[in-house]
Amino acid sequence: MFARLAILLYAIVSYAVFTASFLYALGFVGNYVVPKSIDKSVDVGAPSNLGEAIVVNLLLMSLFAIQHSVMARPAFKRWLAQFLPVACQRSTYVLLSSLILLLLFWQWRPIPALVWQASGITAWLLTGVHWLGWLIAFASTCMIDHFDLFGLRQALVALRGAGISGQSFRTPLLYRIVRHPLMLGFLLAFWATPEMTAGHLLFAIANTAYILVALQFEEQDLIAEFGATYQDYRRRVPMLLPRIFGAPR
Ligand SMILES: C[S@@+](CC[C@H](N)C(=O)[O-])C[C@H]1O[C@@H](n2cnc3c(N)ncnc32)[C@H](O)[C@@H]1O
Repeated sequence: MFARLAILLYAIVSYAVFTASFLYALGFVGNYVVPKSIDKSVDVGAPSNLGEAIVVNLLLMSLFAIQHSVMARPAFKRWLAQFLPVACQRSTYVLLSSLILLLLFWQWRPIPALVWQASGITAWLLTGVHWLGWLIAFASTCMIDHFDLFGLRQALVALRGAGISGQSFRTPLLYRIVRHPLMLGFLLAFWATPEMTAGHLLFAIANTAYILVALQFEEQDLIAEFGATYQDYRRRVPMLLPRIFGAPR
């Protein structure tokens, strides 16, 4: 019983760190409230040079991408299960991802050169799409299973002494329009900004590339797990762009 309570406590702490990193991400990407954001540095020393800024930022994003994708693979999870109870695997994944994100926010080097600046109604529209993106991302986690995605369900199931079942395949609401609404939400939040700097553009391009690659791996795993059901879903529902935008990918 003590071990199960410890797992639950660990899951709650991981979820709290995730919540902090997600809330900070809102401020970081949109340049709201937080002391250090994508375009705003708190450094008092000399600003880093362009080459250093690009290298450091790419390294930070690569660290997140590698951890996030390697730890999500079934083979890695099987290997990890030798050392870590299945009930706290997802929380560990969430905790590490969140800590790396916080590291990224802390060590990010702004590159302030302006790429575009919108004003008036265009600026309002872009800000609206930006917030719509975050809303879609959060709502999507609730549509497939928010507490499963962030490791709390597994810890609660373990507390009851029950076995942890695998994820179930779901296609509610937004998942009938595109196969990856959570990622679509992130893309909208990253790209829609009234003021695009070179640093923000680097962030948006690198994360878009990562999302496109990561989704290939995720879909391979989903096909391996759900077989014909997922293949059929893939044929019927576009990947990221709703059909009104054209070809079903
Ligand atoms: C961070 S979520 C992203 C989900 C999806 N790629 C999206 O953008 O909305 C990744 C987890 O969701 C799971 N997943 C993806 N599509 C799913 C679906 N339709 N039903 C249930 N789980 C799904 C994946 O197996 C993976 O464990």
